[in-house]
Amino acid sequence: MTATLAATSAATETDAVVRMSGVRKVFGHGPRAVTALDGIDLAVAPGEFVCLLGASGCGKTTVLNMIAGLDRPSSGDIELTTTRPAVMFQEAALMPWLTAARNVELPLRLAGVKRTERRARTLELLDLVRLGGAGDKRPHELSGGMRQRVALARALASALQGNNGEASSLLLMDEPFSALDAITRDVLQGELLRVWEATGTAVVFVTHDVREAVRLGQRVVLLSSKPGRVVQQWSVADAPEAELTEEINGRLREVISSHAAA
Ligand SMILES: Nc1ncnc2c1ncn2[C@@H]1O[C@H](COP(=O)(O)OP(=O)(O)OP(=O)(O)O)[C@@H](O)[C@H]1O
Repeated sequence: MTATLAATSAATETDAVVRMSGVRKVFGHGPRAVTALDGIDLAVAPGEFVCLLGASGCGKTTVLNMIAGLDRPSSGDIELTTTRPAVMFQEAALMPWLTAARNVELPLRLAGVKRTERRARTLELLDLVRLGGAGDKRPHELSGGMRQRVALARALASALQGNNGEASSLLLMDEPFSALDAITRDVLQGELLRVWEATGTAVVFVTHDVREAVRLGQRVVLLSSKPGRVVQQWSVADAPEAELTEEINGRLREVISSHAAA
């Protein structure tokens, strides 16, 4: 028997970096309105790694966009106690005319960090993502995996900015490895765990891949579709990976088929 958490949240009472309470999101108006999310309660603890899992269209990106402040809930509350969260997407979205180092440096420049400090910070971050020797390369000279490493370093530059690298930061990741080949994805998953441990940042990671969720997350949160709701959560540490993957896969299949039958 694996460890299932209550359907609300594992970090409800404590000092969450983000807390969503009764969040509802409706797109559009009248007969064409789509209720994407309904009654989402979710809290993420400082330094916690949470994977949001669900079928295509269940509202994972909508949750992330609202935490990032890119969109607003129709009702309910979202409280953040972090510096501004950084977002990393499926595509690296680097500035093609800037070198890797200048891409990483950009959020620091926009935040008004002094030149010497931002150069030093950029070198540290490029080393952290194992791109120490590639800072002067432009995005088209890098592989897909290397571009995502640059995007990770840039997101960390943004997330860790203003808190001296302490735990009150939040990184939001929207299927960042899904466009990569299986081997590169596997390597980058391992790298992300190393970087997460080294920085202590909290992570909310969106995926539709159960295996990826179980490998990366301390907690896996399963969303239903139309409307998106938290249907179940699992604590990963307490269960053997293979058993948990099978259990979550089964539950995901149930959720998808109940949606298809509705
Ligand atoms: N701007 C928008 N206008 C209208 N409907 C939207 C908008 N954004 C999202 N939706 C709808 O809200 C629902 C949730 O979308 P969302 O992109 O958050 O899902 P998702 O789980 O991230 O999907 P995927 O895994 O395919 O990326 C879907 O039904 C989608 O069509």
